[in-house]
Amino acid sequence: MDKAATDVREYNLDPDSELRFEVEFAATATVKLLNGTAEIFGVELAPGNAYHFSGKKIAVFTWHGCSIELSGECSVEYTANETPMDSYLNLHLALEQMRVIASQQGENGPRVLILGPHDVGKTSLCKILLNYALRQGRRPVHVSLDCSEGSFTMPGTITATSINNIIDVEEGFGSTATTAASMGSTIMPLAYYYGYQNPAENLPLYKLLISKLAQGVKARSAIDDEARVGGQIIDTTGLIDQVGYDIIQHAIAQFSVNVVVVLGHERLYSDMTRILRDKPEISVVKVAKSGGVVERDQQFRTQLQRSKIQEYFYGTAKYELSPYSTLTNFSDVSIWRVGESSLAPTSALPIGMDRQMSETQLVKIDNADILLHSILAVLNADEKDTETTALESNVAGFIYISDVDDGKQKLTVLSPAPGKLLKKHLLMGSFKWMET
Ligand SMILES: Nc1ncnc2c1ncn2[C@@H]1O[C@H](COP(=O)(O)OP(=O)(O)OP(=O)(O)O)[C@@H](O)[C@H]1O
Repeated sequence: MDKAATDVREYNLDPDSELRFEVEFAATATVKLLNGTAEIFGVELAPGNAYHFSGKKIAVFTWHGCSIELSGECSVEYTANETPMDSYLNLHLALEQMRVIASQQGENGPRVLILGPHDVGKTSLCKILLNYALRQGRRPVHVSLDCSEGSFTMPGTITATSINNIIDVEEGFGSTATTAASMGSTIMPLAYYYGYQNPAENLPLYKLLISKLAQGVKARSAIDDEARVGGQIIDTTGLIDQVGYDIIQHAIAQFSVNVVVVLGHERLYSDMTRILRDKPEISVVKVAKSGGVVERDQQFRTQLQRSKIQEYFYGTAKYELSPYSTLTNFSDVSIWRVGESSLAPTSALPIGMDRQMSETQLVKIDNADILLHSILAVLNADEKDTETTALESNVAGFIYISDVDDGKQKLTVLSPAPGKLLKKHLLMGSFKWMET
C-alpha cells in the first residue's frame, strides 16, 4: 500500500514478519516498539525508544511478534509475512560455528564475500550478519568494497572497519569516521580513496587498493585475536559482468575468502560454483533476496552520496559538527589525481602496459581552477613521499574546496578539524559537491 500518512499508526506483527517503510530525504518517520521484540537489520530495538528516519528504506522484523507505532510521513509502508530471515539466521549460525572452531584451533574466522547485482540487499545482509555476530560477543571486521556508497566514510572510498559497537539503527553505516570520532566511538575505518563510483572506471587502481586494504586487514588479524576470530564480512557493489568477475577473483585471493555468498542471482551462483570448483576450501552458498529490497535510481543514489558528504562535514541531526574554513596556499600542498592525462605519447612501453601503468600513477594538478567544489582525500603520506608511494597511502580524512582564488593562488578549504593541514598530499577523485 502506498501511503503518505502523517498520523500515528499501530501495527501488530505476527512472528517472522516485518513492517517495511520508505521515507523521503525531506521527510521524517518515527518508529517505537510498544511491546514484544523487534530488530532493524539485526539491531534490536529498545522498547519505548523513538527512532527517527529520513531518506531511508527500512524493515522492522520480529522473530516472536510485536506491536509497533509508526508516525510521520512515509512514501510507502506495508507489512510482509514472507522474509528470507530464516536463511540469513542459518547463514549466521554456520559462520558462528566457524568462529568457534577458529577460536579453539587458533585459526582465522570466516572471510565472507557477499555478491549479487545492484539492489538485492547485499549491504543489508552485511549489517544483519555483523550485528548478529556482535550480539554473540564477536568483533568482526566489516570490509566495504562498495565505492558508490562509501559505508562509514565518503563515497569513492573502500574501507575496513572493526565493528565493536552495534551499528546505529538510525544512521545505518551513515555515521562517518569524523562523526563517530566526535562521539567518542572507536569506529575508525582503514580507508583508501579510489575516487570514482564505478570500479570499471579505473580497474587497475581499484584492484591495487583492494590489495592494500587486504594487507591492512591481515596485519590487524595477525595481532588482534578478536579481529582474527571474528573474521570479515565483505560487501561489494554489483559485480556481474566480466570486469566484475575479475574483481571477485582478485578479492577472493587477496582476502583469502573462504565463504562466497550469492544473493538472488542464479547465473552468478552457477558461475561462481564453476569458477571455484577447484578450490574445495571455498564454500559457495546462495541465499534468497528479500521481497522488501527497494531499487534505488541514480537520482536517489546521487542524493545519498550528497547527504553522506554533508554528514561528513556537518554531522547528523543527532551529532552536529561545525567544520572549519581556512585559507591555504596552492603552493603549500601537493594535489594529485590518478592517471589518464599521464598517458605519455612518447612512452616506449607497449600501449596496453602504458595505459595500465598510467592508471595507477599520480599526476600533479597544476591548475587550481579545476579544484573548485572538489572533495579531496588527505593522504596519510609523508612529505617526502612521491607520486609512486603516495597513492598507496591510506586516508587520514577529507576536505572540501569551497573557493579558489586563481589570482592569489589560494584555496578556501572546509575541514572537520581546525588549523593548518597536517598532511600535504591530497588526492582528487571525480566527486564534486555544492554546499546547500
Ligand atoms: N526487507 C527490507 N525491507 C525494506 N527495505 C529494505 C529491505 N532490505 C533492504 N532494504 C532497503 O533496500 C535498499 C537496497 O538494499 P541494499 O543497500 O542492502 O542493497 P545492495 O544490494 O547492497 O545495493 P547496491 O546496489 O548499492 O550494492 C536499501 O535502501 C535498504 O535499506
